[in-house]
Amino acid sequence: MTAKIINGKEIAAKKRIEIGEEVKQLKAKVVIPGLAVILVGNNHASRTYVNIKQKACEELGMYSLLIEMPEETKEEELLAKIEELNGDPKIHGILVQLPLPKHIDEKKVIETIIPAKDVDGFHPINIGRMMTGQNAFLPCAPYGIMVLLEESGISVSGKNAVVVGRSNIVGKPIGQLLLNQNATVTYCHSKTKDLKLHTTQADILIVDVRIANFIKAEHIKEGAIVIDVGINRNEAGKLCGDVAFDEVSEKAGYITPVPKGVGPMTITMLMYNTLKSAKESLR
Ligand SMILES: Nc1nc2c(c(=O)[nH]1)N[C@@H](CN(C=O)c1ccc(C(=O)N[C@@H](CCC(=O)O)C(=O)O)cc1)CN2
Repeated sequence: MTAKIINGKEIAAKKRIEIGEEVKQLKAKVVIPGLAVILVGNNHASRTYVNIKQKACEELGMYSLLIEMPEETKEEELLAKIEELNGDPKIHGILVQLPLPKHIDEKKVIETIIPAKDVDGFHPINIGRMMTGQNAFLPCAPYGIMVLLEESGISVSGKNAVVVGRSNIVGKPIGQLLLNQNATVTYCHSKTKDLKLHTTQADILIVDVRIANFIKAEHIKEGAIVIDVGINRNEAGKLCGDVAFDEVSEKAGYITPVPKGVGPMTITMLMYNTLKSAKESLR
């Protein structure tokens, strides 16, 4: 079997046209969706992602504000900036790019963003609402994965979904979103005793471990749907995922590539969440 490629870039482009149309309609009501992105320090990858976010805002006609703070920024300075943005009516979404420098408490930072502007969906209030199936901002990468599955005509209900990785921003929430749609979910992580025992049972396998080529053909079931969230560089410095794409795509039913898989959908769902926040500000 050769897997169908789930093209995240194409699906993201389709979704962005829909978002762009809604932005135009909102502008007719004199509301321009506004996103503030805070970048602390000099992480090279973070700067790339922030630039992609700004470009996406521009393309969709949204207002974007980039706040750059030096590596040595004090935690209270960052919290004060967030408080200021919480009260700024031009800003509908606030995002602090992660990871943060070690001396800053990530949890405190996330909890300082008001839930109504938490377009990353990381605030405990939004996570609690997601878990209980209420209206919430959903974390962008997991939300993007759910849209990729839906747009590929894949029904989740009743399927065995295995999540490898348990980060707060991808692993834990994607398991919850799959459960919300009636999948049977198993979480695997660094202490899982026999990884292959679990992954070979997966109808849907989600991988976010940040180790290049970690999942091989022997880890998957014939025809499985494989979603690769990892972003790594291989020995040649080329961007690659956590899944050994060439061998796994010979056995899987569907697979996402890296790049052009989950990444573009992460940005698209951020735009969607910012639009949602702007719409909700009219209520
Ligand atoms: N506050 C947040 N911080 C981080 C998040 C997040 O959702 N919110 N997620 C990741 C990084 N991330 C978004 O910030 C992100 C990573 C990758 C991509 C992407 O489009 N990747 C491209 C390749 C880009 C490249 O050339 O490197 C792809 O996969 O095609 C988008 C967003 C950690 N931090």
